[in-house]
Amino acid sequence: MISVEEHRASIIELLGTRPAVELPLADCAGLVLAEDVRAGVSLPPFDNSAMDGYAVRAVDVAGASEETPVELPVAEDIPAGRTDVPTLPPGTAHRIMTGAPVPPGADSVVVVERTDRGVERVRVFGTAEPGAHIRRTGEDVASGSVALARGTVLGPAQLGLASSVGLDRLPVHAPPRVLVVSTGTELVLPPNPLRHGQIYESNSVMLVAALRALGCQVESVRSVADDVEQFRASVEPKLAQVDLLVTSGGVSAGAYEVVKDSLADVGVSFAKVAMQPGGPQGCGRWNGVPVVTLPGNPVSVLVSFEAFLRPALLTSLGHTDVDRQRVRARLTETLRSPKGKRQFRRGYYTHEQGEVTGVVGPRGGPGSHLLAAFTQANCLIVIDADVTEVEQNSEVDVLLF
Ligand SMILES: Nc1nc2c(c(=O)[nH]1)N[C@H]1C(S)=C(S)[C@@H](COP(=O)(O)OP(=O)(O)OC[C@H]3O[C@@H](n4cnc5c(N)ncnc54)[C@H](O)[C@@H]3O)O[C@H]1N2
Ligand code: MOO
Repeated sequence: MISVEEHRASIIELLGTRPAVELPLADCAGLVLAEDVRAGVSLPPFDNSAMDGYAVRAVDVAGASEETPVELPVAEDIPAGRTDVPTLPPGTAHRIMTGAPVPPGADSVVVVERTDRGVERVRVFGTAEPGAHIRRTGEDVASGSVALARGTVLGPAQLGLASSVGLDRLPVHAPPRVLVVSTGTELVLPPNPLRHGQIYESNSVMLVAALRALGCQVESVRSVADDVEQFRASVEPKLAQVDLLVTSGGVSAGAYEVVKDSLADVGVSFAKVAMQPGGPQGCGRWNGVPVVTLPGNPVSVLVSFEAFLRPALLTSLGHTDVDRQRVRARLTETLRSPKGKRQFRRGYYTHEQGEVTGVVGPRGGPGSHLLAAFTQANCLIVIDADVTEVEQNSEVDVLLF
């Protein structure tokens, strides 16, 4: 029996770090920057107006007020997007819009609300501080500086900044192509009718969703019979096109363990991990491609994903924060756990405002077939291997989804 930490370390090592690849910005959301990127332009790229109004010299409106307005001829109109450079002659104003370039000679902008909005001539009802309402070149980002550092997780703000400094692609850790294979002669795909002894397939649906949420490109083979020849024939030809194979089922102790029987002699090792659910696990390489074999019970699949695949995939994608948030919470009822195994129970966590710790109650029993209870959970309750009972009202560790 190996520990959860040992198996997790093996999967992290197996998946390694994904190589860098340049992707269009639209495909980078949620991914991690693989290299520093520098700004090709300053932000703002030119001195521009922060307000709609009139570009002036502060000295030309000195002493202006409601009672003693200053009247200036309007020499030019500068909407946003004007690209020529009309200088402001002394004693004049240029009408200017937000985002338009401040003309050489002007040192401030008077907002339109402090004027009579004149087109030929304008009356100004207040003074202007030099620099007022001017956004300076480079005050956000200096040209040539590192705009986004390696390791940055690319969300909307980061992608917006990349485009603002003139980039249309970014170097990111390439999302892996993953093949998900569900094994089991009993599996039927909805909406086909079920016969007695058959069940509807669900593991691949869960794995595809969980993998896609991390940015992986996923394909699935949803139902392979418990037959070594069929398994090899339907999976091996696809290996050349993927970076990772994830299987479910066929790894425990029975007579028809198709994944174990197919892969044990090609470089995949199988072990029992000291956890419940998710005990029977395997990992290794098949034709050089990393393989992670998960047990077949649906709850075991999701708990194994949380314990092993999620942290390993996030690490491979360049994330440093790969763990779910862990908090302490008070248990609503006594829970029992098998000796020598870390138990992960599905739970519902709440935290009242003003309370020091939150409260957590189990959803469903420990059985790894109880998928409906999982749909009501927002966390996993963790009971360590050396603990066999946690009493009502005592504190436990909780991993928040
Ligand atoms: N004698 C022993 N029996 C079992 C052991 C053991 O240590 N000794 N371990 C048990 C544990 S723990 C688990 S978990 C399961 C894991 O078995 P397998 O990985 O071989 O999985 P299967 O037998 O193929 O399936 C288990 C269970 O899950 C259902 N299943 C499988 N695939 C799917 C799918 N794609 N969608 C929905 N449901 C699926 C399958 O019908 C079985 O009911 O072994 C225990 N036995
Ligand atoms: O992996 Mo099994 O869930 O422990 O029933």
